[in-house]
Amino acid sequence: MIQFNEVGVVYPNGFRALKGISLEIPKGQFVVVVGLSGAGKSTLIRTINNLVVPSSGEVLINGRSITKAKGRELRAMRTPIGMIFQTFNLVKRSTVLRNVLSGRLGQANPALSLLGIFSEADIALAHDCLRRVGIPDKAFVRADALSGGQQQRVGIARALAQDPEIMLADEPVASLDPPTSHAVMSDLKRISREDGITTLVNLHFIDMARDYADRIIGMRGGEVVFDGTPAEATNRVFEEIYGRPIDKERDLRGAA
Ligand SMILES: Nc1ncnc2c1ncn2[C@@H]1O[C@H](COP(=O)(O)OP(=O)(O)OP(=O)(O)O)[C@@H](O)[C@H]1O
Repeated sequence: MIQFNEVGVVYPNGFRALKGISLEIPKGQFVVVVGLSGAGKSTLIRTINNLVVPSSGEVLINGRSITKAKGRELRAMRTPIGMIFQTFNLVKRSTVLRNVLSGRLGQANPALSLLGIFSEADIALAHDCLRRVGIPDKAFVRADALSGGQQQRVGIARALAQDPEIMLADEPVASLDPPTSHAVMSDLKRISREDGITTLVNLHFIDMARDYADRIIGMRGGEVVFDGTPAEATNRVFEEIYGRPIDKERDLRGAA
């Protein structure tokens, strides 16, 4: 369970990116956060692993404040939180397997992993993660030799190798074409379901939010302006979140 208690973020330039957000996200829920660019979606999900430190309020994970955690405790609380990025953030010249194994760094023996030595169990787990995202045959290929969709699958496998309780995905499909976007979202949803992983995904596209979310959170100007099911998120609701009419070209990514 993730709890946001009156979370506010003011960036050093004085910009108020989040204005007193309070939310409860139960274990295993697949949440899609929507809103225009600048609405505060990335800021919101980054407060969950304390990559962005709230200026007021706090985020609790299973009742413990990650906002107030420091040093070793903060590292331990981050270990079961996987993150997936728009631009994949892979080490391009490394193999796919090495990239996935980097997800084990939080749990592995620090001295050995610094030398690039992982246990048999970690290596077996990394192969299994690649199998689960449908690219078991790519383990020994260089990451930059893969297509965008395959690179994002490596990103998901790396997060999965952390054995996460929570996955945060910041615009995971923004760099992908529509069919690949749906394939990647399907993988993410299936894995979240199978493992009971609480997942928050920032998305720009309305149809994908409706297709995959258990719950949609709409943000505008650093505030939550909608919180409900996909069925409740009508076109009218989206127009309120976006502050403008829906534009098919910009806001829809085609049927699954
Ligand atoms: N480090 C920073 N310093 C100052 N302002 C920032 C910083 N990071 C983000 N912002 C501002 O905070 C607001 C919210 O940013 P955020 O990235 O959370 O929005 P977003 O909804 O995720 O948008 P996008 O879809 O473009 O990523 C934006 O107006 C942004 O310019």
